[in-house]
Amino acid sequence: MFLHGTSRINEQGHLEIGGCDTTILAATYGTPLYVYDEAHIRAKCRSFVEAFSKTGFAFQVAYASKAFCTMAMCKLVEEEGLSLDVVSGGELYTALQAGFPAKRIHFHGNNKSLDEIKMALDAKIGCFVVDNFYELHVLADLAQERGEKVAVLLRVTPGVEAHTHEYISTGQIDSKFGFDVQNGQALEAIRFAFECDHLHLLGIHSHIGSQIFETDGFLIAIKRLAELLGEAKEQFGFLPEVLNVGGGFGIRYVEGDTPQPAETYIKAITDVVREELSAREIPLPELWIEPGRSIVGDAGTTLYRIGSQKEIPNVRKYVAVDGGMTDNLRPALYNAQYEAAIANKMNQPASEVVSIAGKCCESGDMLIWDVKLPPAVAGDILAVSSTGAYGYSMSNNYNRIARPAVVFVKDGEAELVVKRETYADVVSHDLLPKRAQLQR
Ligand SMILES: Cc1ncc(COP(=O)(O)O)c(C=O)c1O
Ligand SMILES: N[C@@H](CCCC[NH3+])C(=O)O
Repeated sequence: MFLHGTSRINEQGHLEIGGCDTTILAATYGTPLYVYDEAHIRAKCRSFVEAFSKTGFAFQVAYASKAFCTMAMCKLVEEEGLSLDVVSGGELYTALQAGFPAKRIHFHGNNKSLDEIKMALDAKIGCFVVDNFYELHVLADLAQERGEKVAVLLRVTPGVEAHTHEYISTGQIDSKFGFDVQNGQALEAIRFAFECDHLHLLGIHSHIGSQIFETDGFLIAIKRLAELLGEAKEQFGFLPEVLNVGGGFGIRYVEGDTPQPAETYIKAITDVVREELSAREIPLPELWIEPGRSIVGDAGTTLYRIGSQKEIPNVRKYVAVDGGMTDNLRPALYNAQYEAAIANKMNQPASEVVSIAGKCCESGDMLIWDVKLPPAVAGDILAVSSTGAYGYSMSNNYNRIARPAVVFVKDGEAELVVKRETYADVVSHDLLPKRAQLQR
């Protein structure tokens, strides 16, 4: 298993993260347990800010909270001076409860409800990233009713196929997101928003997909955005204050994944923005990005306790853990690959090839197929790395399994930031039908 951030093997031969022995974390907080390397998250936030600072651009780095949204994470992001991308009333509520400054919140979503829009207006968030004509009209009407001028970005679909899993690719023409550039909808939306007295059109946004390694997808998208902005300038004199090129920067899950440092992505992006907009005599706008996975992904490790094993001679050995698709849906959903190690046997040779099964009543509940590990026994702690993004945030209660706890670790100290769910939590929203109660 690749050791990210502050992870290391300690003198006992155990996996240590943030100065904490993971076997002690597992014993103290139980398993499964999401462990976040706080120093590593902060370093990732800073890497984007520092990369931008060298470019001369005015910028905002907005953490895409969908990757991992808890109050503690919002607080950390606030301390690092980033902005925040939210995509639902629940994420917005979490941020506000954490005291995140509303002015630095950007609200995404392809089907924001009226209640969510009103909640965001009441909170006076920084801007709405408007996804479609329906939302544009709802927002314009509400702004008029309230006598307000609401700041918006328009999410446009540049028609770029990012090299990633089709379920996490979003910039292609056949996408549920955004105003299409090629069929003229994006230009029409810009015209409407620019001319609307109750909307303040800041600029445009595009997000081409997630877990992207190459810079070329971003560059093609930016060229299309520049063409669109060129047309908007020519046709009705619109000049953007903001250009948001989204997130999607990849991370290393397994050997062979080749993410670039933040600086490489940011330099490539800023170079092409400068070139394309200057060619059209469009003054350089503030440049915004929205990284999620690349801020938290490889800072998270999930600890599981190994239980049963099943060996099918000449076929496969299954090693089962006390979690699975309820705490990490990505292998089942995207065939996502992960690396693992036995946290209490880090110095023992990885002499067996086994497959890691979850505990759900579902054959597809497999976390890793064919991973090399030292021989495992019940009670060993399995550590799966790079689970920090879209693990906890996509966790669920399938089979009525309670969600794990989350701890932040730093300088030898652990801080519980999300409590483990109890069975009482799992049934806390259930109501017994009244008829059944009467029959007692
Ligand atoms: C609009 C938008 N912004 C930002 C992100 C964050 O992406 P990532 O976590 O890959 O950086 C996503 C998710 O793909 C998204 O849909
Ligand atoms: N949830 C996805 C990415 C979706 C990103 C949001 N648009 C993943 O785990 O990779």
